[in-house]
Amino acid sequence: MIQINQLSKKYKGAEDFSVKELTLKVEEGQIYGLLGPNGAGKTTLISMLTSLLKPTSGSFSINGLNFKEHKNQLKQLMGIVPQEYALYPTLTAYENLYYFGSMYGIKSEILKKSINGHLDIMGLSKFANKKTATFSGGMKRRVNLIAGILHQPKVLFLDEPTVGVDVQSKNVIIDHLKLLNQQGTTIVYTSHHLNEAEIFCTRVAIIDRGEIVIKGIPSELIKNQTGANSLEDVFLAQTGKALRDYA
Ligand SMILES: Nc1ncnc2c1ncn2[C@@H]1O[C@H](COP(=O)(O)OP(=O)(O)OP(=O)(O)O)[C@@H](O)[C@H]1O
Repeated sequence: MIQINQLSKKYKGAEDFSVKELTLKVEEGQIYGLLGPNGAGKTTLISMLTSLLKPTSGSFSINGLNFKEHKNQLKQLMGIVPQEYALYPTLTAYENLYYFGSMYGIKSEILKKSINGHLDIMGLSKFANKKTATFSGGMKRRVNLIAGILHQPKVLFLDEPTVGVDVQSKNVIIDHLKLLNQQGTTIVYTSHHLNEAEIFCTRVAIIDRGEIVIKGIPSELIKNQTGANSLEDVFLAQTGKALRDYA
């Protein structure tokens, strides 16, 4: 279970908080979607939960492990799939994955099996020995995902795992995430694809200006929002239609 208590982040020199006293509980086994307009604070929140960014205040724990006292144990427990590709373009897909897997201390034989298994499920076996620089966006996203799950994390954080990919790649990614979830991985992911989140997520939280404006089971949020037929209707009703440009 993930327990987030009053978590806040104010970047150095910024006027406002990017995440403001956010409290949220994610139960084990859930697929939790963090949704929100550009600049809502989704990446900032995920970056704090994955120890990439230091909170200004507040706390969180994962499976009872406090973020300050159990950093190393938390690293073993969680998988991270960042928005930016974490791949080395001059290495092949296999070499990239072997490198990431080794960082988690996975034994060579187990790691080789795991890499080949994931490459197969993701339709990438025949490209295993090609440099990732030559890969399409969808292929890079799939390798990026495998890099974050080789150590079979109990909790997986993904920042827009299906951004900029075609429908085919998106389906393969979502199906693989569903399989991982069935095998016991709790998933927390951010997305701008509200149709995808409506079907994929067991729970969602809509975040705006660093705060949760509404959270719950997608079908119930739709039912309870007057005139809404989809999660997108709920999203627009809760966050408004104004553009959220920032620079
Ligand atoms: N390194 C940084 N320094 C200062 N401000 C930042 C930094 N990173 C993000 N911000 C600000 O924090 C706020 C939240 O940004 P964040 O990237 O977390 O939002 P987001 O919901 O992930 O947006 P998007 O959907 O566009 O990815 C924005 O106002 C952004 O300008």
